[in-house]
Amino acid sequence: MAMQPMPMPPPGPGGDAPPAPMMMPGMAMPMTTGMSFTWGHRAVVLFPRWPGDRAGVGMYLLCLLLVLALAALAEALSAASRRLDLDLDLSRTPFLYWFGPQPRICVSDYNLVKQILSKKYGHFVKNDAHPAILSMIGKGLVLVEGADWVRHRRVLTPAFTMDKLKVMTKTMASCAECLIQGWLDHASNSKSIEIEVEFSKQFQDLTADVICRTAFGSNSEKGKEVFHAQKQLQAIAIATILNLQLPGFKYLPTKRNRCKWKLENKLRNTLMQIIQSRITSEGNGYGDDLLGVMLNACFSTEQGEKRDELILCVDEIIDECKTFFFAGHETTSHLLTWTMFLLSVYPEWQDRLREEVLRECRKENPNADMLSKLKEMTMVLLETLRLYPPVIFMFRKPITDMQLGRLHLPRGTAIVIPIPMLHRDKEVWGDDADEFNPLRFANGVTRAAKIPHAHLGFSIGPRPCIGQNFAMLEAKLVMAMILQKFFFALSPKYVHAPADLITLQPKFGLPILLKALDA
Ligand code: HEM
Repeated sequence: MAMQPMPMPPPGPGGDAPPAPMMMPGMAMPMTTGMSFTWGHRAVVLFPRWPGDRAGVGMYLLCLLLVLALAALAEALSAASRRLDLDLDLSRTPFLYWFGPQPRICVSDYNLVKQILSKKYGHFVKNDAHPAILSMIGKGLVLVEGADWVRHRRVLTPAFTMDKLKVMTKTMASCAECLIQGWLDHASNSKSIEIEVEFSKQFQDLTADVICRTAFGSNSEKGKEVFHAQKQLQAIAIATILNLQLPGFKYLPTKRNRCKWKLENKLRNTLMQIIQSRITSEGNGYGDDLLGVMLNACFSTEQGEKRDELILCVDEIIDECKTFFFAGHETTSHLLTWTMFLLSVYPEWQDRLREEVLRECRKENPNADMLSKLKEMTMVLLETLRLYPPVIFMFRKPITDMQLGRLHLPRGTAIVIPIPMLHRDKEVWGDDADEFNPLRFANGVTRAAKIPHAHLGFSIGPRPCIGQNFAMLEAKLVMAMILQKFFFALSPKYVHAPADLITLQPKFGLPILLKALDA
């Protein structure tokens, strides 16, 4: 038996080849050859000239037997490995992989993850950030450690009390109103009853505007400059994250390094201008938003007050600004994007939420009290965070040699916690772990899975996300305002390609068809 290429069709009359089909981008290449099976003993199997046509039928049969024996062996080995897999439950066993030049241990067992993240085993700290990520988000609260972390967290926490968040709701609503009005105008000028909007980008702009105005009281022009510089630094980080970091290479004036230095300067100068204008602005104190809270912590000590534990120097404030500009909008925008996606795919849930919103908020701009009554909305957002968590990985390393389960980890081993894998663990979340079922959160987030605190979207332990209430409030508000005004569905142009671009994003955006409710 031998596999032979199908003969090519003969050339057309006059020796012309048949016309090539027209190719469009994205079309598969047309097949010009095919495979067919034919019997015959003049064949080559495995090695050149074996069995060969002079060796006779005996060699040919031996060759066939060998092929059959190899196939049986391959089947037996693969069945054995499958059984081994089940017996040892290898799906949760930590494994080592290489991320570019760096070895990493991936840990997806909930028991081990809880040990890593909990205070009791406080021997795990954040892994060293890649220099490109560091220049984008700064060494702020996300990356500082030990006594510095305690000091930063104490200074920043008062900026996120529920009372402050309630006041911010109004600002968030006015940012969302501008965007929604734009879509309404577009819809009323359009001939069709539906308009198409690419939501991923629009949500990034919206959440950037919100963090600018609520946390930094900044005009959106300066804010845009910050985001623009951070976006470009993010692109550099994505392009270089797998590269070997040769010592001294970052000081070479390569094209990319020069571009990075320019962006770093731009980012720092713009943030300095925002800070400077707050310092020189009229009024009592520096305000009570995030920037005001940081500036009070910076300058009150200069006036001789004994608040050593609450000091931030100017460089630390700049780093925190980088952190909060980035963390404060990037993640929330993807939560909104994936929620729009899931509500488009599950219109029955879109209808349920619209009913809830119209019942609790009617057609008014929702306030914080109304938002606190949107139970089903909370369930949908939590389920979205479970299936499409914007923060995909958490990184840690042990500060000393450590035993983790059956694993001995040398000091400094890079550990990766893959949140999406854990969130789809069927033993913990049930057989429907891969499905969209917001009802699993009907009795609250801690009772949604077979073990408490299985939802890692905002992390757990002593270092959870400081902005989680801010993010949930913003997401609820924006979704409520959209549901009050529009029906929506996925555009046929949508391509499902969730991508790890530091955060989890739809690689080709989210085109959505919008139809005004009262059209
Ligand atoms: C849907 C939106 C968000 C998600 C999914 C999210 C997720 C997370 C996660 C998983 C962590 C833990 C990271 C780790 O330990 O390695 C974290 C930490 C953090 N997040 Fe968020 N976040 C969101 C929104 C926000 C917002 C709106 C802000 C700021 C306004 C923010 C600021 C921070 C900060 C500063 C930390 C570090 C906290 C610490 O270590 O003390 N995040 N976030």
